[in-house]
Amino acid sequence: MECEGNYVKAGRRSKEEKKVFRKQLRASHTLLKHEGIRTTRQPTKSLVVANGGLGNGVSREELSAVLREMGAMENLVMPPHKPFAFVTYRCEEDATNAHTRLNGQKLLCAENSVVLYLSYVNSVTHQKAVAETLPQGLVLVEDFVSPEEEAQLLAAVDWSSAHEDVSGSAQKALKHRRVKHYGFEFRYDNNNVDKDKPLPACLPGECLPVLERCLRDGHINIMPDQLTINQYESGQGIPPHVDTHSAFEDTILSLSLGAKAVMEFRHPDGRVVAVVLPSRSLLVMKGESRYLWTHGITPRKFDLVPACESQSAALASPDVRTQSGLTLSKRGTRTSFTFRKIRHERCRCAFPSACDSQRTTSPSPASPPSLPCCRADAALLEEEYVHRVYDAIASHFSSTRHSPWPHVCQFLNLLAPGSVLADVGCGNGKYLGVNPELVAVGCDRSGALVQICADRGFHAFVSDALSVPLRTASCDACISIAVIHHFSTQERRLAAVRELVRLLKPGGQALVYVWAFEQEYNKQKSKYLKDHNRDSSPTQNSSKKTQEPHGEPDTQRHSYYPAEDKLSVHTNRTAFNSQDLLVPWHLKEGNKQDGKDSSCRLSSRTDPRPGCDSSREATHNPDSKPCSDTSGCSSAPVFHRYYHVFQQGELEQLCSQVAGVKVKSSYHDQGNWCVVLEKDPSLQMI
Ligand SMILES: O=C(O)CCC(=O)C(=O)O
Ligand SMILES: [Fe+2]
Ligand SMILES: [Zn+2]
Repeated sequence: MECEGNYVKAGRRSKEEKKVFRKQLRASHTLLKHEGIRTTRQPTKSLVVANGGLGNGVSREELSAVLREMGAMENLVMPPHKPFAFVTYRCEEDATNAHTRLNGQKLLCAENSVVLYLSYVNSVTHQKAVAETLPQGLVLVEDFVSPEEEAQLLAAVDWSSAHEDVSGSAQKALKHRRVKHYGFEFRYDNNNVDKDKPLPACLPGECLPVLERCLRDGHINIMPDQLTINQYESGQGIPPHVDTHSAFEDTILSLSLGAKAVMEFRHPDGRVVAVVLPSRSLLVMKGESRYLWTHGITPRKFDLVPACESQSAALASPDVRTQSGLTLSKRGTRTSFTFRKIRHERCRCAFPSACDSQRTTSPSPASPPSLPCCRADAALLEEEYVHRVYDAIASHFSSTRHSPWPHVCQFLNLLAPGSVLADVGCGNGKYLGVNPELVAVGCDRSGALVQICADRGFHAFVSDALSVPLRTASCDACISIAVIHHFSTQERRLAAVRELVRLLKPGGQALVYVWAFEQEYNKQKSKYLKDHNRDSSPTQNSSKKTQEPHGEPDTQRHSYYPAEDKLSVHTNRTAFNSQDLLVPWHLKEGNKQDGKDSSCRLSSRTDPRPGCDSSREATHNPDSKPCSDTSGCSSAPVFHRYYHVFQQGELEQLCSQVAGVKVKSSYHDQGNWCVVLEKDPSLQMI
């Protein structure tokens, strides 16, 4: 292999060339199918660079460095989150040069290494320039403090002392950042402040000049009396939340110091606006942006930001914009000073749907359902306690499901390029893009989740897992991740496996994950259980107590005890004591699917779903723990999902009842039982 710049040249054998050509063709097909991008064999000035996108972890600098070597570039468009980019050269010769020399070449970059496939295009069709505005009431003032003031403010924070330190402030190490409070402690257990228990430490004197400037400039008209300092290392963040209305007055100020980060604002109607917060800038949240939109910082090491730093709009939202100008920006350590004024009376804002002071419905759990006694009953139970719940929590659920599980990725990445994959119960589609060389299609019972997949550019449709409208033997592989445990009878679980097998071609494989009754396996507690311990014991790597649950004290967790034949409501992050149960999901404020739909569903219902026990979030997801930490969510409605958790051997036993398939392997993965099935290769396709 011969190295040139930071890409590596593959051999030039004609067999190799043929392979590259085949792969390039496949990439063109995928671009047409998934993105509507039509490529042409006829040389033009513009090329689409498959695998060279921000979505592949390729930065603008890395890609443009190699493209620039091929000729004079006119434009480079890198649509956010997409696995491709467009380059336009000044002349066709340069484009041809790039095509000849870069096609099939490996690009080594900091985050990834990818093989580029280039094809000519007649026009750069992904140029979406959607004008976008900041949420109403949000103001960003750049360069609000000088570099000297920044240094002074940062030096004023003493992180060395834990808990309530000598200066009388309160400090905590949370899962994704560390925090310090002055004036009043913000309590992450009840998402409020003890208004009659001020901290000995009031705001550090270094803040005064800054706050006086805020008063002078009219950003606030009363001095804040509470300060929360958050420090985020690269890769850390804060979950989306609305600062509790009843805790703080209208205006919230947040000063960004040290490094920039992107803060995402989400409206309940699904709009997302990402705002770049440069260091030394002041963010002012008032009105709608303070009361209705959630704000949060996604934990990651790179942000998508406008390539041109001076871009004043500071917007870097996913559905944006200034088409050509986004790039990846490495996160540094960001320290934010959030100044707030404690509220002493109930909130009377104009956003009752998000207001804990104005919440009129206090949902109380009624009688939980029983296990189904017949088929019709089972379908009804699932409709009520699975389908409707996922529809109602879809956007919040999706926001907690970002990291694909490594073993599932491994399965997907081992499939041959061009394999047809069906993800039955695909949720938000987090597996559909894992291996871009597959032809992946997903289906889910929840229309809201399928919509999220579609918004992400994936192929997905609404379907019940018991009857998937795909042809028999049409798939090389199927996955069913965390789906079959939602069927409430053995007969229906069996039917779900049968349906997966039906879709497989002879020799095709299916990967099935279900939640395990055994959350402790080989003396190892699953992450789901471990996370519970984290709440009540010191963390492994710190002497400080980690306490950032979004919930009430333990005493309130068991809100009711079911009668004998009733399904029990599981206490999150504890061992299971029954195989059939209801698992609470705490919907975060500001994450309702659709204000109209879910709120009327909540208020008109008399069933137990809107029980409000505010206990810890439930998930069997080994890598993400939703609702674990909010700094301001007001108490939110609780939905209950039905689960049948599988005992060891039960999944294999279930699969062995299906003809024409064998269990190739089975394993336990972070509190889940998993099998790989293989359809008998000798079966005829008809
Ligand atoms: O880091 C920030 O700017 C925001 C912090 C925040 O939202 C909070 O502590 O409530
Ligand atoms: Fe906040
Ligand atoms: Zn309010």
